[in-house]
Amino acid sequence: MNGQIVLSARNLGVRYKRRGGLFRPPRYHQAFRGLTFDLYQGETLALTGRNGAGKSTLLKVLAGILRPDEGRLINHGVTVSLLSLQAGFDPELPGTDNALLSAMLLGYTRAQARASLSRIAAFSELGTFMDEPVKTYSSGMRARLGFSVAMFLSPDVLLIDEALAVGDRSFREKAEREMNKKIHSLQTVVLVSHSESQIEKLADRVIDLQSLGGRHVL
Ligand SMILES: Nc1ncnc2c1ncn2[C@@H]1O[C@H](COP(=O)(O)OP(=O)(O)OP(=O)(O)O)[C@@H](O)[C@H]1O
Repeated sequence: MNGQIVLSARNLGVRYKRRGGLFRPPRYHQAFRGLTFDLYQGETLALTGRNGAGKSTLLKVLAGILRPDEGRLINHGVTVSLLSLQAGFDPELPGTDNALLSAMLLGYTRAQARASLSRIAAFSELGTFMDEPVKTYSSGMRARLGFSVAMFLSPDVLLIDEALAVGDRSFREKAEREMNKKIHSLQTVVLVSHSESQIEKLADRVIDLQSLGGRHVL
C-alpha cells in the first residue's frame, strides 16, 4: 500500500424494488446504506457477511455496473474489472470475442487486446472452445474464461466474487497461485469470500457488511 486512494465510497446506499401485487404497491429492500470507505492502491480488501448481506451488490457498484440509489462512488482515474461467475459475457459470441470486448471495455487498443488474447487462451486451457459461443460452455468453463480474462487484463482494481470456489481441482490450484501473485503485487483487490482461512491469508483489511446494520462508516 502506498496511501494513494483509488476509489472512494461516500454514503453509498442501494435498494432493490420488490414486485408488488396487482393491488399492492411495490416494496423496497435496502441492501445497504450509508457505506463510507476509501480503497487504497495495492491493498487487498475482503468483504464478508452472511448470504444476502449485500457483498455482490457492493462489488457491482464498485465496478460501475450498478448505480447507487444514495451517495456516490468516486473513481480517482482507475480501471476496474469484476471477476464473477456470472461475468458479463455475451452468450452468442465465442470466447475470443468476449475476451477482446472485455479488453476494449477496459481501454485496451485492439492491438493490445489481441496481444493479451493468447495468454488468456493458454491460461484458460479452453483450447478450441475459445472459438465456440459461450452459451455452449459448462459453468466451470465460463468461470475459467472469466478468471483468465480478469487476471490477464490487469485492471488497476480487480474485484473478485467467490471466484476460487469453482472449476476443477487443478484449475482451482492454478488460479489460487495466480491470485496470490496478484495479491502480493501492487494489484488492488476487493475480494468477497466466505472462507475465513482465505481471508486471513489474503486480506489486509476486512469490511463486514452484516455487522454494520444501518449506517456504515469505515
Ligand atoms: N436483482 C435483485 N432484485 C431484488 N433484490 C435483490 C437483487 N439482487 C440482490 N437482491 C437482494 O439484495 C440483498 C443483497 O444481495 P447480494 O447478492 O448483494 O448479497 P451477498 O452478500 O452477495 O449474498 P451471498 O453471500 O449469498 O452471495 C439480498 O437480500 C438479495 O435478495
